Amino acid sequence: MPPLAGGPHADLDRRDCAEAVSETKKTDADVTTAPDERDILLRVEGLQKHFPIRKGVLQRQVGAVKAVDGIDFEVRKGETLGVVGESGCGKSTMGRVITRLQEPTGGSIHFEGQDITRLNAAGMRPLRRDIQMIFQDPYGSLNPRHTIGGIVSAPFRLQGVEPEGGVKREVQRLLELVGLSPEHYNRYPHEFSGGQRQRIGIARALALKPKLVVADEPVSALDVSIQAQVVNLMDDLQEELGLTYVIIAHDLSVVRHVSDRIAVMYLGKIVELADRTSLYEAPMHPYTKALMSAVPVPDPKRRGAKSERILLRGDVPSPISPPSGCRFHTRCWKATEICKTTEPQLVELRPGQRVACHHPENFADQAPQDTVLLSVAKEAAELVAEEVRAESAKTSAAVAAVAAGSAEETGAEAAGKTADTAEKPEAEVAADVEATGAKTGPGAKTAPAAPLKTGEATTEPETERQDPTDK
Ligand SMILES: Nc1ncnc2c1ncn2[C@@H]1O[C@H](COP(=O)(O)OP(=O)(O)OP(=O)(O)O)[C@@H](O)[C@H]1O
Repeated sequence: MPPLAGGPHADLDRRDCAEAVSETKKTDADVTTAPDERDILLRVEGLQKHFPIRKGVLQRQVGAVKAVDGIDFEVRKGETLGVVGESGCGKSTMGRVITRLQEPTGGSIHFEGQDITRLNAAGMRPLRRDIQMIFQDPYGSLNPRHTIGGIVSAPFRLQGVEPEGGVKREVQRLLELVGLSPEHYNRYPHEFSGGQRQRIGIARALALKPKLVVADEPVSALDVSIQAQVVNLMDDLQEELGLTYVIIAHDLSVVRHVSDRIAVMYLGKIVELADRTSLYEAPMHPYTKALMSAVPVPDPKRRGAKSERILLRGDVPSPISPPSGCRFHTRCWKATEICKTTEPQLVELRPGQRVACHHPENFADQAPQDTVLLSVAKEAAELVAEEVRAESAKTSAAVAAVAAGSAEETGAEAAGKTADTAEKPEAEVAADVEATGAKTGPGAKTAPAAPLKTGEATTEPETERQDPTDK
């Protein structure tokens, strides 16, 4: 680990550091009780991002990709909000819209109480200092023709900021802060490994001392052993600088250890939003349960034990014409008629735990009168054996070690061991946040494999529900 306390960066101009540090370590009580309005950094209400689909010579709009389709949440000062969901469910779009790299098509975004939903580029300019984004691809997001010094100093140039002591000194201090050598200033991205490049991306994001950092899959492109180091770095920097994070990931293996609260997205909607402990101990949405079952808990005592993993059948439906009612009903093993006809609202069923489900897990049925399972429910999921879970065990174990504070940063990766490979990324993703839509399409992550056997997957008895085909 880089020496975060003291050292050459100790004079870093820490924004309300003492206050912020105390904010960063949230207790369960902090995250389950309703926050004071002054503790809210970002508030999103009814947020929508629909991409129009146009056809013909006249380019008439014939439909829309409803990437984000009406979501509400708030981000509290100093917290880490994890956002998870399968590929294509709208996480990245949500991230780009809340940082205003893309225009929302509906709803509102308030940052520190200020409505920023419709601010134009000039209006957003001062806020670019406060809201930064870290991108998934450490290869594509750094301009291969620019030196590290040029890349990390770009935000200063764009904002017309002259740091005390000069740009070069500040950039070198930032490099040290993220565990790189100040001597890397004149080197090029291709000389660095993936983990080091992500550190460079983090240094760039932190240059203007932002309040909110939105990290879109910050470690998923990295080797498992490096993922833990980068997660650890982000965690340390949060404490050091009083940052607030929104961390986007396609599964729970990373965010489970670093988030105070977690929002689970499915097809443009938030289906569950809860503090980490509640989500892990008693997930309420069947989709959350399926996502969680895909992340093994490394425990030698349980080796050989049979535990359930829910594999959802089929892909996420198209966001162009999402299923009626509850969007998850076509893949849910608990779906009944009401799920098909009526959209469940995101409501707080337990303090700090909001869920949008008619038949939640670990809680009273919200539509007990509706007992007949849809035929699709019978084949919605299947249980698989423990061994299948091994594939993601490495990631989870590595990150868990970090969370437990036992991960030893070797420093080898951080201290400047440059990569041998000299391949250059083709993409020239903008090196600054002003370049909108840095990631223009969905990433190529794999969705959790789908499929399973009904009933067995659920923990609560399904006795009162009948399958119509059994009649
Ligand atoms: N610029 C765009 N134009 C049209 N459709 C888009 C655009 N960007 C994203 N989409 C669509 O919006 C939906 C959500 O994409 P998004 O990238 O936000 O999902 P995601 O959950 O982040 O997935 P991934 O993890 O694969 O990036 C997808 O169906 C995607 O194809």
